[in-house]
Amino acid sequence: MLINRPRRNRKSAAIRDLVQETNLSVNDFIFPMFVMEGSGIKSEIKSMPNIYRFSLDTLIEEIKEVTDLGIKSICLFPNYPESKKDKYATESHNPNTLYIKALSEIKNKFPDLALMTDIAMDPYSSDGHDGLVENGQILNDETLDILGKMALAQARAGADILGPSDMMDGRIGYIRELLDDEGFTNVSIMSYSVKYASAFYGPFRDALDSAPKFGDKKTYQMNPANVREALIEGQLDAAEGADFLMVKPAFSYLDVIKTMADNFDLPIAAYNVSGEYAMIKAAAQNGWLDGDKAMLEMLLSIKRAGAKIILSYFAKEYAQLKA
Ligand SMILES: NCC(=O)CCC(=O)O
Ligand SMILES: [Mg+2]
Repeated sequence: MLINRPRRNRKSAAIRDLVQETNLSVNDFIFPMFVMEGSGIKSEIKSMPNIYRFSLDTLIEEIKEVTDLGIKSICLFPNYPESKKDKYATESHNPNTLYIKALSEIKNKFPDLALMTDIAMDPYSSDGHDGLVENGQILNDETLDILGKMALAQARAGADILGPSDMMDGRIGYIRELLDDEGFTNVSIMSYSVKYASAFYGPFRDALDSAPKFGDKKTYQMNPANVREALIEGQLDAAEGADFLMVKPAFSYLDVIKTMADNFDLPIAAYNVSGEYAMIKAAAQNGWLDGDKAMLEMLLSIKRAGAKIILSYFAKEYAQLKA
């Protein structure tokens, strides 16, 4: 005789809802958005259907729309023309540059929004790398100086959360000290602590025109084969003052998210990257998957694995679905 019948807890929608262990909410999301120069522009990224690069004027309208849907956090990335890029990513800390102006205008117009930034050289680097390049090598400590200037420019513009995404060693401590010295003790840092050298960033590099001009990022981003190394990165960033630890990408790294959530008390964020978005979109456009259902399942699995926060290009569609 069968005493235990787990199916009893699945027998109706009401009971399934009662026993559901993981729930998504619009509060879990940070929506990544792209800004570019110009005006009146809303330009779709080919490999990311329904995701756009906006000029600042149209971006402000879009932020109004997403905040009206209940999204409370966004992360901004810039697309710069090749003519603005150089070896030292000089444009990244120019106080009059598009990105810094965009941050301060967004913060002025949406004071309650949690505004997250990106700190890395690649959108502004003529080498397309996240660090300063000398003789084909990515220099670590020399890069920190440039990241520090970016961090201060972004903090002055009113950013709430800085997002160092470059994987240079020691950057969290370096940036934290600079911020504190300048009185920005309240500005948070979400460290891209555990960022893998992944093929799933392809569409993002299209969005920014930021693919590396030579080689790959394997001397700074992590080897997809490794998980113990994630703990080392997490310990260093926690000790250096990070407020959040991020794992990136998310979907092929659910075990890494789980390991981080089990080992750290800081909130764990996961970046559901462009390639993960593009896979579902492409399959759905072909009629091979139900796009909404696949999206919800992917997002839920990231949360179930232990992510408290999800950076996702699906955030707006999720909010629309739940509205
Ligand atoms: N620093 C941010 C990213 O590299 C995002 C990658 C992606 O969405 O593929
Ligand atoms: Mg590190």
